Amino acid sequence: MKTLVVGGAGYIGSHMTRLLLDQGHEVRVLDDLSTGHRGAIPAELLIEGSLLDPAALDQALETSQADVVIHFAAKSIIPESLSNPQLYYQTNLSGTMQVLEAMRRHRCSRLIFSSTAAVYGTPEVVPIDESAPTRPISPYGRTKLFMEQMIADYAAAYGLRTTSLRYFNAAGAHASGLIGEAHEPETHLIPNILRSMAQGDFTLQLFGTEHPTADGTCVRDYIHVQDLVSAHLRAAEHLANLPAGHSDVFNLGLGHGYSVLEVLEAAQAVVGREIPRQIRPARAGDPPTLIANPGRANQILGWHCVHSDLDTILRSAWRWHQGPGFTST
Ligand SMILES: NC(=O)c1ccc[n+]([C@@H]2O[C@H](COP(=O)([O-])OP(=O)(O)OC[C@H]3O[C@@H](n4cnc5c(N)ncnc54)[C@H](O)[C@@H]3O)[C@@H](O)[C@H]2O)c1
Ligand SMILES: O=c1ccn([C@@H]2O[C@H](COP(=O)(O)OP(=O)(O)O[C@H]3O[C@H](CO)[C@H](O)[C@H](O)[C@H]3O)[C@@H](O)[C@H]2O)c(=O)[nH]1
Repeated sequence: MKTLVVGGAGYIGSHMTRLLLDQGHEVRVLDDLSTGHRGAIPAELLIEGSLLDPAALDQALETSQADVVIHFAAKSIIPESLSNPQLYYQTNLSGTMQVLEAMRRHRCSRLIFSSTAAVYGTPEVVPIDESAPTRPISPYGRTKLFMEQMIADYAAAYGLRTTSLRYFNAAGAHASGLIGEAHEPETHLIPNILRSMAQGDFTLQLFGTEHPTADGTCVRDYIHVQDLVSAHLRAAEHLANLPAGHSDVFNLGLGHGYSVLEVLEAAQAVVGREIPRQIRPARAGDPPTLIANPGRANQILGWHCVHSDLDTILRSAWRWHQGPGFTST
């Protein structure tokens, strides 16, 4: 395949880029490096620019001659979406519309899109399947739901073929130890725990111990980033055989959840030390429990998690956090 990875210098996008290269596909990356890293991908693949700039998108589609666009670029910090929704509606909604318009101009018809479990809001039933009500409780989740709907409308009207993948909690790092999660600020649980262990002077803030869960802390479905990106490859191949106008949605998760305290205990076992922690009030916009039913992706895409046991996730992330990180930003 000839592919364009939009947001390919970010955490998940850089693992996607690596997998595509390893499987012999052609890859170009469009990224403005706002939260991504130059050192996360081979330098010659990068087209530095914003998805808000039609000229940058034209250049990226022209250079790549892509038959598939994989779209990761977005703002994705839930608390920031509450304090600065403008940034989210602009980057996520306007940006996605620019991607769709550029695909129309260049007659590129296949799109794989990064959606999120945040579209479900606070679910009534877990595990969550794709037919569950979508009632997002943050501007971030609302932008992702609108993006899904915009993409499906474009597919139906303009003959695109599209797949929205609703990720649960991406975690872990590449087995090579060369790429991993490096956000600044870092808001995610597993990198924050491991950073506290690697740097020694960092206390983990534990948000909420009175949620309606078995131990009072939030339960999440952690999926290894390498399992996550392998589902994109399956989805891109699957779309090739579907008719113009087709759009679909799949949950990507393991189908099993761990509480924050269970993750802390497992991390202590991996690292062999106690984790400094401070109990804080619950974070706004945090649903108590999010667990995927990944059955649809298992059946239709023939995709299954192979790296997503918690120990493998934590060991791969720990290896990454002990290394030098990216040498350039
Ligand atoms: N990390 C998770 O657990 C998780 C869960 C659900 C969904 N997602 C979604 O997956 C996608 C990737 O997440 P991530 O954790 O890798 O995030 P990330 O911030 O590491 O990656 C996003 C990439 O997009 C780039 N980007 C942002 N704005 C851009 C713009 N205007 N023009 C060009 N490039 C731009 C950034 O520089 C970065 O390289 C996002 O869409 C996110 O909403 C992530
Ligand atoms: O330093 C921290 C970080 C997180 N947590 C807690 O750990 C759990 C997991 O939090 P993360 O920030 O790691 O993940 P989220 O479930 O909040 O967010 C993830 O899933 C969302 C979908 O619900 C979005 O898609 C988002 O982009 C993605 O990162 C939450 O209960 C959170 O309160 C802490 O206690 N301390």
